[in-house]
Amino acid sequence: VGGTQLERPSGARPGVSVRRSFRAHAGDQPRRRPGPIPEPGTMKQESAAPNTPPRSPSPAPSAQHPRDDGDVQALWIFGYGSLVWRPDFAYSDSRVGFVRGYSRRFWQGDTFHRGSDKMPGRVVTLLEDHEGCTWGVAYQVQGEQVSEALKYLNVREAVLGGYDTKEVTFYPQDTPDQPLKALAYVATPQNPGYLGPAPEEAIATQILACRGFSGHNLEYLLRLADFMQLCGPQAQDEHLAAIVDAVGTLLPCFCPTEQALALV
Ligand SMILES: N[C@@H](CCC(=O)N[C@@H](CS)C(=O)NCC(=O)O)C(=O)O
Repeated sequence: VGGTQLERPSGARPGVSVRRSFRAHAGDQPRRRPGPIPEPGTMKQESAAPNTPPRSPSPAPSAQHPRDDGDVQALWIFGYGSLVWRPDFAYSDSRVGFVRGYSRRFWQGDTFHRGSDKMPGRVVTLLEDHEGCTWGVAYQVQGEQVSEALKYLNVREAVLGGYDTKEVTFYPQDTPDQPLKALAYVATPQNPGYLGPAPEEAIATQILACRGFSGHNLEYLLRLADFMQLCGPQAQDEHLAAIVDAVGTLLPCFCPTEQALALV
């Protein structure tokens, strides 16, 4: 994958042996293909304490800003899985931050992007969790970008992925006291692709074995882990970290021997 090597803030958690620092797509924000992960410089390291919104945060403005003719003029879209590194829609602004009340889980099956009908991969969804906090990226779309983004995401997320939309409150890392309403795509247990909970080792095994039209499921996992490292020590996702560690443990068993490689 071409592009610039992601820089890690000093003190970031050492990657597990399996981690390869996937190169992000390079690129600033040309009209059609925006750069997926905001430049590391925009992720100022706050204090080590987790960003906590103020006790009585100001009410977040609605996610959708309708125009006089009723069309939506501007919208924030929250990404917490592949949208973190590959939004693939044009946007005007982006913020790294988090949503509260949700935990990210690799509990959604995927038979298109990272898996197949015979070997469904595992991708993430949001689980309602009062104590939960999920880090990701919010993208602002404006004007004609709104309909283009929603049309594109409807196919990628809803039609192909089984996700539904949900309004969430997003806290930008740099301004957690100015929350934003955003649209998130969430795979609920009612969707046919939902796989639900499994031991992290089983999830790791499934991820190691699957690939789909968008690439290997392992790439999906490690790109998300890379993003979380970039967010700094205040951004923790124990579920994600446990799966990455399980992959690191399992990987030697998946590596063919030199002799086997010589035969290919
Ligand atoms: N809705 C989540 C998860 C989205 C996600 O990972 N969706 C899959 C669809 S099953 C996808 O778009 N995959 C594209 C890829 O794997 O590159 C997000 O906001 O990032």
